Amino acid sequence: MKPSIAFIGVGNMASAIIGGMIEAGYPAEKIMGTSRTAEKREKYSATFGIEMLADNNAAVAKADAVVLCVKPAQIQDVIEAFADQVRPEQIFLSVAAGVELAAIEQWLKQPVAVVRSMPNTPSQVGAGMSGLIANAHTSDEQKAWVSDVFASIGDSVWVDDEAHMHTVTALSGSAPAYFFRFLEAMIKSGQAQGLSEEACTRLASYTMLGAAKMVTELDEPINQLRKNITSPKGTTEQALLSFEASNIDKVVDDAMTACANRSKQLASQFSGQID
Ligand SMILES: NC(=O)C1=CN([C@@H]2O[C@H](COP(=O)(O)OP(=O)(O)OC[C@H]3O[C@@H](n4cnc5c(N)ncnc54)[C@H](OP(=O)(O)O)[C@@H]3O)[C@@H](O)[C@H]2O)C=CC1
Ligand SMILES: O=C(O)[C@@H]1CCC=N1
Repeated sequence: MKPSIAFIGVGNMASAIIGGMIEAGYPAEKIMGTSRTAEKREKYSATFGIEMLADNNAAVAKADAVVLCVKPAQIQDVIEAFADQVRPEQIFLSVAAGVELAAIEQWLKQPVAVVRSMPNTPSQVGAGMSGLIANAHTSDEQKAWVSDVFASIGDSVWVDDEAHMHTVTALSGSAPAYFFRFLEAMIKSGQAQGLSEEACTRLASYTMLGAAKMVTELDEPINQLRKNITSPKGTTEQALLSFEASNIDKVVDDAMTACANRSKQLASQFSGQID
């Protein structure tokens, strides 16, 4: 039997995961969500056919698994408000960026399974990628169940050192935004060359999808895939030379380092609260 799941704080990330799970066939009657705003409860209840509640405690009481989807700044208050009713067999999953397992365990006040995840919004279309790490109270069976949930919205990678979650955030959690930004720049340039926005969007976005599929489905190194397109003295070479002149490795490394550093800052902010 499928466990019942309560999503505490249904917004962008929770609705991406819920949408993916329902699309993959997870029964809507096994999913609950919470929000403090009546319009949002009506909206998500209508969109997904799930029960939406205003009361986090009521949702936690009815759930086998609780997915914490509020903003990092809100998560401590939210957990502490229901901690007294936590049952030992429940499992808690957090998606909050930068909030460490130790902090969540401390706020829950008892030994219970906790998994920290870093999902991303392509979960909404079944193409999510999530980094996962479990605490010592999480059984192999519970980890397998979590892997199954994340398989319904894409794929996942377990890490065994929590410090790696900062890198996961830079590589996949935040990364859809980099690709959107890159597409925005390509579309703008295509329009400047005279094509319609619609044509530019289709040409560039399907190309991004196709390139990603080649990397994930063909057993060829990425640099070889790149070389296969780059005819000597041809067109691609000129574009790549232009990237190199802008020091593309540094541009990307600076962005990823800034992302991971912000994740570290958030983590120290929250671990500061549990001294
Ligand atoms: N967006 C992304 O790409 C990713 C986000 N994350 C993480 O996901 C989490 C959520 O982010 P995101 O979905 O973007 O944020 P949103 O603001 O879209 O969603 C959070 C939701 O929580 C609800 N909420 C706030 N306080 C409470 C409360 N006390 N009880 C019940 N519901 C509450 C809010 O609704 P209301 O105010 O109506 O209650 C809101 O809709 C964050 O921790 C973020 O770090 C992780 C990976 C990727
Ligand atoms: O920007 C953020 O803080 C969240 C975490 C990863 C993606 N969005």
